[in-house]
Amino acid sequence: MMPLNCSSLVFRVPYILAQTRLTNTKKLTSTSCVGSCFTTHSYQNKSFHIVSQFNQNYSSSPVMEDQTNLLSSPRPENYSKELIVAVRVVQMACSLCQKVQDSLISKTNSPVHSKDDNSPVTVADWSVQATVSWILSESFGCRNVSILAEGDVQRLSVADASGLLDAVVKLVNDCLAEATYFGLKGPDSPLGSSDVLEAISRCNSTGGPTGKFWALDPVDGTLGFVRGDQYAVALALIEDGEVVLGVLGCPNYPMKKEWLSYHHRYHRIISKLTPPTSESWDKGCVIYARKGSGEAWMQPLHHKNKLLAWPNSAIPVRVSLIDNPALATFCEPVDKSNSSHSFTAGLAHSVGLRKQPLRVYSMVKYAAIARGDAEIFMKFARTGYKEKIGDHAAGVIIIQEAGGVVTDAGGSPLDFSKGIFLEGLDRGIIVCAGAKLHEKIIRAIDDSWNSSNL
Ligand SMILES: Nc1ncnc2c1ncn2[C@@H]1O[C@H](COP(=O)(O)O)[C@@H](OP(=O)(O)O)[C@H]1O
Repeated sequence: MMPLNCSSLVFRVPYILAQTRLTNTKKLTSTSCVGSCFTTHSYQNKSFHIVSQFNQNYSSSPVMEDQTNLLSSPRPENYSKELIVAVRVVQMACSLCQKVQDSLISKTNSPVHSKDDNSPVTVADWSVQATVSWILSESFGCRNVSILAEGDVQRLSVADASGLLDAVVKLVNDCLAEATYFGLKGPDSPLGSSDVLEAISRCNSTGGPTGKFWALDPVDGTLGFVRGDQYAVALALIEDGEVVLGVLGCPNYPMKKEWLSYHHRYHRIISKLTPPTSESWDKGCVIYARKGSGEAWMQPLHHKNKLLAWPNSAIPVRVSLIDNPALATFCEPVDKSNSSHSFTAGLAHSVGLRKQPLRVYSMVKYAAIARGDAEIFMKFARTGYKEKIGDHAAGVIIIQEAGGVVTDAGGSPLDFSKGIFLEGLDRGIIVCAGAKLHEKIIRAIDDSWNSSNL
């Protein structure tokens, strides 16, 4: 087995126990609330009671009033307005990304460019960043919105990028023109290129331990995106170093979990061969959670030309109850340069995981665990690679609120207070549906590290 390069792998049980206790308490929370009403929603042939609540504070917001007064959550909330706007704008971003991915696949001539680190990046990245930035700024006021995102405005501003900038401006305007379908208000007239560049350049937060900022990964899993496979739009709100809400848009997540293990092209072929109404091939969801709610929710991807009526048939999601390693499914990155497959194979063997790993691009892996479609996600990046907070924040809060556990390979919580990167991260990232599986994996990592030091 490949030894781990961790500097310290102390078994940190107290944090995990505290997380589990918190989760158990959350399950018992009452759902009654003054001024709320129950509505019944159906999704995939199941009925759910959703508490809708009237909120008086939206009049100054560009969110359309008739839609935004309805909340799906049972208590008077912190961040409820932020959550609703975030979910809606992620829905918009997913729609934009689908358009770009479809054109990538059908024409293979969509502009694909390189970031400084040579990973492919598309116009979708910049367009999502501009769209999210514009909507958040309009919703909460420019001065109140700080966004941390990767898109580098310099690359778009240079003269030889004018074709690219035109493509981004068009996509952003097309997307914002549909804002009303998503319950948001778009601009009165189309944005010019300077407006779009300004919206992108506003995403210059560097994070840190104090204050409130949004962490955006416009297209997480770029490789999956350009290959026509899984990717995610990830948006989280971080306040004083703590993730307080997270939204993950997963446009290609199949509704039937079995399809997650297939390359997305099979899904496309099959969906062409079977009636479009067939539920089996339905795909696309947005998953979200708010800190301390003890709940994570999933709504289907919204299809344009219809009004998104909140809560858009949202249903609660919960992590799997499976704690027997032999029955558990573990996910890992597809790309072995992003995570050591040989190391996870060794770990999987030593903890008794028997199923083939489920290799999926992007933060869709977090969504899979939150939905109960898999139990474990392990990522062991090469020494020297620094994980970025935007690549994990939304997934982490969703998993925690859905009842799961997320730590580094040493059992410590991920620290979102240190800026752009997850500093002090003890090598790997471990995400588990339950504390028992988590404990086994952390112990196996610890043993592996100890034996490699003998
Ligand atoms: N060398 C590396 N090691 C580990 N992770 C990496 C990496 N290079 C990029 N990544 C991260 O892994 C993400 C892709 O995850 P996955 O492999 O699970 O699909 C990338 O997201 P982006 O593609 O959005 O940059 C990036 O955040």
